[in-house]
Formats: sequence, structure tokens, C-alpha cells
Amino acid sequence: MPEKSMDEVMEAAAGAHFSGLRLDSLRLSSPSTPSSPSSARASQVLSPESASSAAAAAPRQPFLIGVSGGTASGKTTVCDMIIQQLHDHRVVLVNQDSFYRGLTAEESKHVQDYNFDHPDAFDTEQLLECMGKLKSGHSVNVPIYDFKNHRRCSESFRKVNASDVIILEGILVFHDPQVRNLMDMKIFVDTDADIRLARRIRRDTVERGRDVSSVLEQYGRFVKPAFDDFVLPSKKYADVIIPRGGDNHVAIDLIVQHIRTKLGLHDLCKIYTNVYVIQSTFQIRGMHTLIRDRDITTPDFVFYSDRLIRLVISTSIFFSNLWIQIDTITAMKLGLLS
Ligand SMILES: Nc1ncnc2c1ncn2[C@@H]1O[C@H](COP(=O)(O)OP(=O)(O)O)[C@@H](O)[C@H]1O
Ligand SMILES: O=c1ccn([C@@H]2O[C@H](COP(=O)(O)O)[C@@H](O)[C@H]2O)c(=O)[nH]1
Repeated sequence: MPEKSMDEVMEAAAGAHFSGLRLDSLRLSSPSTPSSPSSARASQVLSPESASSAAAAAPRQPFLIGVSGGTASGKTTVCDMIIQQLHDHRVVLVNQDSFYRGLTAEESKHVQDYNFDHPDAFDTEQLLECMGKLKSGHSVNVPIYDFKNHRRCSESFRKVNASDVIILEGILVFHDPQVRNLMDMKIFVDTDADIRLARRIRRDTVERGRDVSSVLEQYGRFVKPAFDDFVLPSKKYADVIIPRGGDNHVAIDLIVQHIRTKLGLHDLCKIYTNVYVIQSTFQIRGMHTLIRDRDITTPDFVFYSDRLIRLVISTSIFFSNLWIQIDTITAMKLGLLS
């Protein structure tokens, strides 16, 4: 019989013909790697599928957001706005630009021929290593890239501390599948190409030591073709597309609200390590809405409250049964039971 995930069981429990949970339909399976004392217990008994849905409901890792889009689309501006609005949480920003390989002395002589918009211009291995460490709660030293001389500062780094939210921003952060798969949420900043070019001319002449003709030359030769070949095709991976970038306050508010909801669960599980948050489903949200409706009839109130209460109790019975089984196995291993 195929294994059922906790989500499927709960979905069934919240469905139209609920008549209690059948715990015997949940099979025990082999151990998986524990990540914390509380999840260690669960991961010994839940199937990988169930364990991953439990992990999804009770996230322990930082929330990683990827922000992509063409050059000068407003990625940094959008990230700054998100960080500002999430002021009550620890948020760090990592720029893909920091992982530019930097030019060799030979390449520097022909800088006008160098394609900074191709995926090979970035040290993606190093980026992956840094993001992996940050995701597992460690601080990292991120290189500092100098756009004026196209090199990394050899002796200084930026220390990025472990945080609740990590934002990774850059033109090609959705290009590499391994980097993409680390992300919990992907945002694409979609700004008109003419506006981006105008902003890029202003920014690169004012801040990055270029002149207008070199910006236009680089744009036509490398930036635009690479946008069409690599950046635009990665837009399909986005969960959210923000038209007009930082001008789109509604989209940014919605994104911040979503992150706050995710972090709310995160915080709860951090404070109480044995809390299991039942994953919200369409049916569960529907029942909560119905019982909060002041015009609901008494029979309906009793009916839906009963379903929700059964769901909570069934879930706790499910977990207490698991703990009893683990404790029995442990006792047998210790020779306390035969
Ligand atoms: N909504 C906006 N209105 C006007 N200027 C903007 C807006 N968003 C960004 N800019 C300007 O455009 C330039 C590029 O913006 P930035 O956020 O750094 O883009 P990206 O990170 O995508 O390269 C910056 O000089 C910034 O001040
Ligand atoms: O030495 C360099 C490195 C990069 N670039 C250009 O920068 C943009 C990416 O940065 P955004 O902030 O996203 O615009 C990319 O299009 C490169 O062409 C550079 O000119 N010189």
C-alpha cells in the first residue's frame, strides 16, 4: 500500500467525509538524517515524504529569497524596500555581483571585449558554497567586487551573519538550477528595457566610472544579447513577477506580508521546539473562516468546530503513537525490554 504523507492524511481529515484518522495506514520507514533534537525523533519514523511535509510546516532553516531581473531593473531597490519593511527580523542581502571572478591582468587589457553578462563571468561554485553555509545557519565572508577596476578586493571581505531571511540578488541568480533550488521564494523584477538602459547610463557614468559611449557599446554587444539568452528565459522560474520594480508598492507589501507569515511559523517553532504546526490547507482555512462568521448557524458552528478539534487531536495522537513506538525501540536496543 503506498505511504501517505501527513499532509494527505490531514487533507483527508479536513475533507467532506471525515470520520476520524486511520493511523494504521501510516507506515513506519527507515531513519533519515536528523537536523535537531526534536526533528530527530520525527525523522526516525516518518517516511521521507512525511518528514519533508513536516519540515515544510515547521521550517528550521533561514528563508531564502532570490531576486532576479535585467540590469538596472530595480533589484537592489526592491530588496532594500523589503528589508526596510521587515525591520523586526534579521535580514541579510547577498549580491551575485560579489561573486564576479574578476579580470586577469591580460583580460584587463581588453576589458571592452569581456562579457560580464555571461554565466561564466561568475564563480557559481563559490556562490553555492556561501549560500549553503548561510542556509545552514553559519556566517560567511563574501568577497567585495570593485566595478571600476573589475577586480575583487584581495584583502577585505564582507562578513554576512546567519539570519532569518537571506536575500540573494543578481541578474543570473535563477540561471543555475543548484542555486535556484536553494530558494524558498523567487522574485523577478520586470522593468521596461528603455527605462533600464536610461538608468544604466546614468548609474554607470556616475557610480561605475564609465562614459556614455562605452556603456552603449557594452549594452549592445553583451548586455542586451545576454538578457535575451539567459535572464529573460529564467523569468519562468519566478514565483512572483514585479512589474515596475520599486514603484510597485502593492506587490512589495504583498511579498513582505507573505514572508512575515512564513517567519511567524518559523518563530513559533524556534520558541517551542516540540510544536508541530498543522499545514494550512484550503479546507482548513475555509473552516476557520466559517466558524468566525458571526452569522453562522449553531449546527454549522458545532459541525466545523468539531472537525477542527478532531484534526488537532488526531494529529497529536499520531505523534504520541510515534513517540511510544520510538521509546519502545530505544528501550529494546538498550536491553530494557525483550
Ligand atoms: N523606481 C525607480 N525610479 C527611479 N529610479 C530608480 C528606480 N528604481 C531604481 N532606480 C535607479 O536605477 C538605478 C538602478 O537601480 P537598482 O535598484 O540598483 O537596479 P539593479 O539592482 O537591478 O541593477 C539606480 O541608480 C537606482 O537609483
Ligand atoms: O566589472 C563589471 C561587472 C559587471 N558589470 C555589469 O553589471 C551588470 C550587473 O549589475 P546590475 O547591478 O544588476 O546592473 C551586468 O549587466 C554587467 O554588464 C560591469 O559592467 N562591469
